[in-house]
Amino acid sequence: MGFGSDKPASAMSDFLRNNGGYAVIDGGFATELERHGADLNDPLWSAKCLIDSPHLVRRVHLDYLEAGADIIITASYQATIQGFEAKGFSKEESEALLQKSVEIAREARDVYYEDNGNERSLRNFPILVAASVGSYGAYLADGSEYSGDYGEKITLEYLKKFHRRRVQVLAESGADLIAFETIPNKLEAQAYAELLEEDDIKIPAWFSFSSKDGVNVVSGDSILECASVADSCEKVLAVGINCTPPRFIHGLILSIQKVTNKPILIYPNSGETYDGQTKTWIKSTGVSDVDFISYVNKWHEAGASLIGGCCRTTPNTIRAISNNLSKGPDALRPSEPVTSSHSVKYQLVK
Ligand SMILES: C[S+](C)CC[C@H](N)C(=O)O
Ligand SMILES: N[C@@H](CCS)C(=O)O
Ligand SMILES: [Zn+2]
Repeated sequence: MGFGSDKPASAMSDFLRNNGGYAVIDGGFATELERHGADLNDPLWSAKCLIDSPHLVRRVHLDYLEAGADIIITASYQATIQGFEAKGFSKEESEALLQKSVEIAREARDVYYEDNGNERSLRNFPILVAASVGSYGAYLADGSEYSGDYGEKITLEYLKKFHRRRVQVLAESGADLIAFETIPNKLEAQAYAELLEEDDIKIPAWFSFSSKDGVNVVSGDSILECASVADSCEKVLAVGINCTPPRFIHGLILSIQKVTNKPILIYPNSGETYDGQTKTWIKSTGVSDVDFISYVNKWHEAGASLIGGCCRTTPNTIRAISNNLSKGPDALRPSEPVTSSHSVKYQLVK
């Protein structure tokens, strides 16, 4: 039985309870592909690797699993049927590429399970594969997901039509949930919520917004209103923030808690700034892994139960998050991330 198929509404809370009260999300995926040498200067950004370097996609998933991730996010952030068609692929080929993003993540999970004696798959806390859906702004490939300014022509219906088939294909691809990521405005959150309900999408979802001031989402829409959209949608099992500088996260967790009891997820970026024109990162404002990790237990104490990293974080960041959380007050988890060379010792860390 798949994740959420038994008791959909409480699936994430149950998963977290079985998991020691928290789960580790993976880190920056596209930027990790870049560290391995991928050239992402392309309208498809990381989705380009689904076409020309699937082995690298699999490698990065495995690196994050070995670092301690409980949830891995597919390489479909900027994979859209419209984007693939613009490259000359047919509709069928484009849909197959979306499915491939999930297949590669599932394969990496299988390899990881095998290498680790199937400990995880036999327990109540399997690793989850989250199918990424980036925003319409991501498809525009100019960094628009950091402004959320789509102009007046882009209506609710336009956004629903834009995302519909992609969401349907990903929902039928064997993923455990859909990760709507880096959502820049309320309109797009409403479009996702209506799509999930109207199309009776069979797997659950999370909604994750981005912010550049710690008060509103990047478009200027209120985080309270955006999180309320997520709260009202039964298919949404967790809500939170990603690709946002670490210094803003604590206040955003407190805001989101005012409007929802759903589990809160956070996976901040390194704090560096993205230049959408040159597709490069401006380094100076980044925080070190040490700084990032010093916040992790505070975020957990403030109420975030799903914690990972976004752009420019690495497997080292995720390993440190996993180690820090496993030392928390009530965590029934391995004190070191599982690797093929370690036997797993579950212990209550007090
Ligand atoms: C989250 S941003 C760094 C993703 C890349 C952007 N959509 C672009 O194509 O430039
Ligand atoms: N899951 C995506 C998010 C980009 S903001 C990635 O890590 O590439
Ligand atoms: Zn990001």
